[in-house]
Amino acid sequence: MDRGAGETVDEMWGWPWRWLLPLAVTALCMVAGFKLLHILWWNPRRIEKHFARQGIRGPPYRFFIGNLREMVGLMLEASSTPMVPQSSHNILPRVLSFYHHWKKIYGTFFSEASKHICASRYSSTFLLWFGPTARLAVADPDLIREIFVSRAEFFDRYESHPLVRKLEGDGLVSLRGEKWAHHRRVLTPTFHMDNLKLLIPMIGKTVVEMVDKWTAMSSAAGGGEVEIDVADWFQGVTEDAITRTAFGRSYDDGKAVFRLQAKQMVFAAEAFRMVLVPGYRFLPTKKNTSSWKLDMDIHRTLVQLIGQRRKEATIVSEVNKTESAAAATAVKDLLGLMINATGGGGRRSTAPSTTASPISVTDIVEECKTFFFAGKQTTTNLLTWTTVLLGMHPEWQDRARHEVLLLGMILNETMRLYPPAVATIRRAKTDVQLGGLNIPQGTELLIPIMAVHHDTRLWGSDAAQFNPGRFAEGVARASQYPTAFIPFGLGARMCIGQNLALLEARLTLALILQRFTFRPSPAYVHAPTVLMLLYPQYGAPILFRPLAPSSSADVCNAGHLFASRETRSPS
Ligand code: HEM
Repeated sequence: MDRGAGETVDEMWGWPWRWLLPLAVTALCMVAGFKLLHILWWNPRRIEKHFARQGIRGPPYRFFIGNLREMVGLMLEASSTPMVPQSSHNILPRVLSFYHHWKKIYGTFFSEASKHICASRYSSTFLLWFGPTARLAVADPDLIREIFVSRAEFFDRYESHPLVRKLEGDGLVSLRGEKWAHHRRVLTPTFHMDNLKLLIPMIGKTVVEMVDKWTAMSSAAGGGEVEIDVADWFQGVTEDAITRTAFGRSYDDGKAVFRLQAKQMVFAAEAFRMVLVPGYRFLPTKKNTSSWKLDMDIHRTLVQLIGQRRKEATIVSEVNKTESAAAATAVKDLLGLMINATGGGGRRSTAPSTTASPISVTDIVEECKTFFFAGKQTTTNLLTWTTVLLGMHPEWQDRARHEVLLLGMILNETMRLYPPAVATIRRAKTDVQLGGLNIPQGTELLIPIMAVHHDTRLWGSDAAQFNPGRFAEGVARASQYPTAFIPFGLGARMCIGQNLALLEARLTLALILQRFTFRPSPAYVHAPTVLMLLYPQYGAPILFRPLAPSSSADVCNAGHLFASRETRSPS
């Protein structure tokens, strides 16, 4: 049949389409509308009632946005004024203001034994709404143990927004299931203390260069106190350490990769500001195209590097030219282990046999992003807060200078009061029981690490005081609740990099303590705030006064610094 331009719909498709088509479209719209209403209204109301029946309360759900507006309002209000008094460590109301505020109003605990809501126990379980998603705040150590250890199989890691994933990489932090287990097994040997100790001379050298520069700055200023914003300087040390851990002897090439990644993170952070514009990240804007180009550059550089390492693996002896090259070769770096797990290391794979698919180049790229992201800022923050706290508490600074092993306690107390990761999130994979509560599938569990660390019921009435002495008998005895101290998380997904972080922190602080006394600058404003991690809102300017000059080379060999009983296996 010849279908001319003047043909009507009736002639083309037959008369029923005249009303069937609009009807189908209307039906589809209605289904989509109902689905949307279900997600945005009925389901949240249902879940709210479900928890209310079990005695769990919280701020009421608001259509679409949940409690986001109140949360942002509370956070902005809290961060508008610095800590009062400036010496206070009672930072929870400022840093997690929404949690602190709602916990006071809604905190309850459901006792299975009495089938009653108790205002006793830890009074910290309540429900809040992240948009239409239910989040149960849980800070009770028994429940935390269930979530991370005894019933961990029912809870998944929270899946970050794609833009956050672009920042943190699709590596170990966000992987799940068999692929996560495979990567974790492959990468763990890098973080064993015996392996990390091989990095001490190299990390030590970077720290010595840093403190030498501070000394030179002080000399140039007449030999007195010099003001240093430590956070910026510590980034150099932690970036260096993670580059050596990730790339070992391919340090220079690794630095180039991480430099590209640092640029990429700036783009990703900028893109995050446009998070509310749907599909923005797919638009070919100038920034997006630059970011895509960077992705390709990173990929290409890594492919070249992998090819080079595969070649080198067959001529290992060539690298053993100097002592430090020999040490660098001996280091089990992340790149080497991953290349080995691709089966292309030029020798037989030493990776444990597994049903998981081999690690691909894209996997390696993603892991590099993850380790750069997870390893740099966290440790920088730990170093920054420890320096601030030692500056605020000169008595502990003196003690640590004379007894360097006290640094273990000091770092623990710093991470208790100022945990770099203030909270973490899990998601119920199925309907599940938790401490007598019925948790529906999809509920997110917010574990406010900082709130657990500041809880007077777990730490005593001096919970907000800086008292490293509470860790004198080790982590296990610092609180009567073993899960009350969780700066590195808990269970199988506990931080893989904790040994490296502690090694870097001890080495850096030991060298600083040998060379300087320090105190917060009058320009320092005590205002901890959270932006993914815990930051000093107005920087951390510290005044350093040089002590008598000393050679620091011996500290680089100070293996005793790391022989602490608190060192844990990352496996
Ligand atoms: C003071 C420094 C650090 C702190 C406070 C810290 C904190 C944490 C926490 C709390 C988790 C668990 C998150 C969760 O369970 O949801 C974690 C996981 C992780 N951390 Fe760290 N971290 C630090 C340093 C590092 C370093 C130096 C690296 C890398 C070299 C690193 C790499 C990772 C990775 C890859 C994971 C995910 C592990 C997995 O899921 O298997 N972290 N970290």
